[in-house]
Amino acid sequence: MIKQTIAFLGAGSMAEAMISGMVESGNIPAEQIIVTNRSNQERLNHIQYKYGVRTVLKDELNFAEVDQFILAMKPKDIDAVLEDLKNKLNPDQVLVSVLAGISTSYIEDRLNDRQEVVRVMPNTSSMLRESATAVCPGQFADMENVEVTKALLRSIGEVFVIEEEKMDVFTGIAGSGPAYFYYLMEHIEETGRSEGMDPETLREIGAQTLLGAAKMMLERDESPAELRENVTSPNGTTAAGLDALAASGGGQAISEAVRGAASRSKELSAELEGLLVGSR
Ligand SMILES: NC(=O)C1=CN([C@@H]2O[C@H](COP(=O)(O)OP(=O)(O)OC[C@H]3O[C@@H](n4cnc5c(N)ncnc54)[C@H](O)[C@@H]3O)[C@@H](O)[C@H]2O)C=CC1
Ligand SMILES: O=C(O)[C@@H]1CCC=N1
Repeated sequence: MIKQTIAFLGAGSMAEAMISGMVESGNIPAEQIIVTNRSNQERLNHIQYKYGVRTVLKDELNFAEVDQFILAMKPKDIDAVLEDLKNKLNPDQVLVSVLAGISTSYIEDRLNDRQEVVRVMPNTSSMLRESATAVCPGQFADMENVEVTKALLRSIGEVFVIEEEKMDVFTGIAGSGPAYFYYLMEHIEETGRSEGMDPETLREIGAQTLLGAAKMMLERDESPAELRENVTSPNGTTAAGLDALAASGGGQAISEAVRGAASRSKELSAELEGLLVGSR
């Protein structure tokens, strides 16, 4: 059971997914989770009602009782948040950032000396405790505190400790990844509907197919290529489907999606540093 108290700074969709998974896991009591945002009291009421956590507007947070802060605002808001936090933090408090593209050093540089920072990248499947979450400790992070962060994140799925230079591509694969699979499903459903299938059954059929394939990849020793070959009978239906996919640039499209997201992750810090002028 996790004994530390954590405070979410930001109560958007990512924060809610993490809160939902953490509360559901039973690994941390809901009363040890405090959720804040700038001004949207209605949103806080909703979160408090739904998950039983404590909520306060950010200016009413009692800093002294918090062990780990989870930064869960948009990257564009980070400077204002760090400026506000800088003189309120004590040296033992940990900042856990879920922000895409923002490096640990970016955060450390804007705080007082040697503040503990841990950069993480979960995804919205945290809601069902099925996230693939990356963890990367900053240079001043105390390993005992990092273990608590990891335990917290294990309550929302699988945890992977990675080097910071891999964070952008990890974000392209797993942070943004669920959206690619949803996009795939949108197209599968659209096609099924246009062929007269019942939309509700289609959702179940498509999702079960995805789930089955995911489980095969996790639980069997074969590589994805071998698993694909096992589905593909010579001159059969799968071969025809895969040919059509390749002819439409399917493989390349997936690779470009990952690269596009990773490169946007790289851009985000540069934008905040003022190194990129006028992009997006
Ligand atoms: N949505 C996703 O799938 C994922 C998002 N992330 C990261 O999570 C962060 C949040 O993303 P979303 O939840 O999608 O955004 P969102 O726009 O839904 O939520 C942002 C929240 O931050 C709050 N906020 C802004 N300034 C604040 C401040 N000074 N103090 C307290 N709260 C403040 C806003 O009121 C809002 O509740 C982003 O940095 C994103 O890169 C990371 C992994 C996945
Ligand atoms: O779209 C975004 O920027 C965030 C980060 C990863 C997933 N969603």
